[in-house]
Amino acid sequence: MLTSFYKMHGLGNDFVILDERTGDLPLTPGRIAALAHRRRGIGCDQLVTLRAPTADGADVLVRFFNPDGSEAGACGNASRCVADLVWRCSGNATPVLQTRAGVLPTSRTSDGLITVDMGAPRTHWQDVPLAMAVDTLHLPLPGDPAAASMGNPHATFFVSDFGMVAQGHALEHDPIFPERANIGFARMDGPHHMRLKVHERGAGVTEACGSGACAAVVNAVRRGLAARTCTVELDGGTLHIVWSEQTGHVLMTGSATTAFEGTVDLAAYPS
Ligand SMILES: N[C@H](CCC[C@H](N)C(=O)O)C(=O)O
Repeated sequence: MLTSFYKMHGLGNDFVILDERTGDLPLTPGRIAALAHRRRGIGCDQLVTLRAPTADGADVLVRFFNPDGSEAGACGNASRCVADLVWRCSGNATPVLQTRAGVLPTSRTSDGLITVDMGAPRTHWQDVPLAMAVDTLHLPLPGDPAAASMGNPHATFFVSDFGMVAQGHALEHDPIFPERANIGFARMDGPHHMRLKVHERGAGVTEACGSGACAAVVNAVRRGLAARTCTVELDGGTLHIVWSEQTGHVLMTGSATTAFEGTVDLAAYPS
């Protein structure tokens, strides 16, 4: 049986999107890993599934899976892609996404970019989560990172160069992060401009990480390093982040691009 999929990306952070609204697909962590494999599968940084929503006011339920088969509570770049896909398929320019991180409103700008209301960051140590009660603004690790949750765990190191990126895998697995963590390396180029690279949990270094950009700006604002409106330059392009003083929510704006559509025989992949 062939299953249709969309291949999309946000700034080079790429996704296989599968629609389960017309029926459950036989997805397992092993099959997700096989589909995500760059040589043996379709290849992606995250596999995304769409289902009928269960929350009031939501248009679609979205789940995000890493190439190691683990599930992520949030994914900013994929959220923009899903918003774009729903708009193209239904004409709804403001779809509301139900995710494990909450119910996220989206909208389109006049120049075709997409804004996702990523919700309020959480900065209590138990919410990141961290293994022990520490100040999330200064984790007891070399390099003095800060931590925050955007529905998934992030640590941000403020750096002057990117030599530390190679330590991303070891940091992801540091015992201070009981659910592992996405590790960001941010260089501030003034209060309104940040250069960011992210080692993603379960995926490795990606060209862009939307939730990582949100968390990095939140942590930079908390450190007094950034303004609440900040442009984040990632390897794959630019995101505009606003941490609203009024609502406490983080608004992320950027592009969403369809690479191709295809069909795949899921049963041909090991489960
Ligand atoms: N690429 C995503 C984040 C995926 C996060 C995932 N690696 C996790 O385990 O939390 C983004 O644009 O926000």
